[in-house]
Amino acid sequence: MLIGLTGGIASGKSTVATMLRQKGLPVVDADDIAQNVLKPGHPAYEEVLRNFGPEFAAEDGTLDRARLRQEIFSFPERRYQLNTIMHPAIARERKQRLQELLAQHPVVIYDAALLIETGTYQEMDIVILVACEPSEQINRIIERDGGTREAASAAVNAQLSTQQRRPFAHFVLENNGDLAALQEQVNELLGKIVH
Ligand SMILES: CC(C)(COP(=O)(O)OP(=O)(O)OC[C@H]1O[C@@H](n2cnc3c(N)ncnc32)[C@H](O)[C@@H]1O)[C@@H](O)C(=O)NCCC(=O)NCCS
Ligand SMILES: Nc1ncnc2c1ncn2[C@@H]1O[C@H](COP(=O)(O)OP(=O)(O)OP(=O)(O)O)[C@@H](O)[C@H]1O
Repeated sequence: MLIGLTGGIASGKSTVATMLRQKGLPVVDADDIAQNVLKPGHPAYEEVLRNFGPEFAAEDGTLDRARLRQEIFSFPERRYQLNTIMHPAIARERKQRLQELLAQHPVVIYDAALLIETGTYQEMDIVILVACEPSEQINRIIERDGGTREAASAAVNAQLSTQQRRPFAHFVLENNGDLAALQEQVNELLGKIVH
C-alpha cells in the first residue's frame, strides 16, 4: 500500500513523517529527492543554471537554494519554469525509490507538498492531508526558516490552499494545536489503516 502524505508548506508533514518513521514505516520525502536532483553534475542542476543564470550558483558550485526559493515565490513564471525542469526529474527518482521500498515493505509513505498539484496523488492508494490554518503556516515558516512575513505569505500563496486539498484526502490530520494532539491523531489513523 502506497500512502501519500501532503499539506501546505510548514503544515507539519515532516513532523508527521517522523512520527510514522518512529512506528517503523518507511517514508520517501519529495524535498529530499529534489535536493538530490539539484546536486552539481545532475542534468536538472545544469538545466536550472542554464535557465536561471550562473548567479544562482554559490561560490562552491552548489545551487544557491535561498536565492532560488526567493525567486520562485516572487515570480510565478519562474516557478513554472523550475517546475518544468524539476518535476519530471523528481518523478523518475520517486518511481525508482518507491518501487524498491514497496518490494520490501507492505506500507510505504510518500511525503510531498505538491502531491495534488503535480497529479501524483493519482498513484497513491490513500492520501493523508495535514491541514493547518494559513496564519499558523506563516508563523511556523518564520520561526523555522526566518525571513519576512511577506516572503512566508508568498510561499503559502504559491500552493493550493488546505480547503482546495481537502476533497483529495481520505484522512485529514488537523494540525493547529500542539504536538501531543498531532501524535494522538497519527496513532488513531494508524489503527485504522495498518493492521
Ligand atoms: C526552491 C528550492 C531550491 C528551495 O529550497 P529550500 O531548501 O529553501 O526549501 P525546501 O526544499 O525545504 O522546500 C520547502 C518547501 O517549499 C515548498 N516548495 C518548494 N518548491 C515549490 C514549488 N515549485 N512550488 C510551490 N511550493 C514549493 C514546498 O512546500 C517545500 O516543502 C527547493 O524547494 C526546490 O528545489 N524546489 C523545486 C522542487 C519542488 O517542486 N519541490 C517540491 C516537491 S513536492
Ligand atoms: N503541532 C505543532 N506544534 C508546534 N510546532 C509544530 C507543530 N507541527 C509542526 N511544527 C513545527 O512547524 C514547522 C513546520 O513543520 P514541518 O517541517 O513538519 O512542516 P512541513 O509540512 O514538512 O514543511 P515543508 O513543506 O516546508 O517541508 C517545524 O519547525 C515543526 O517543528
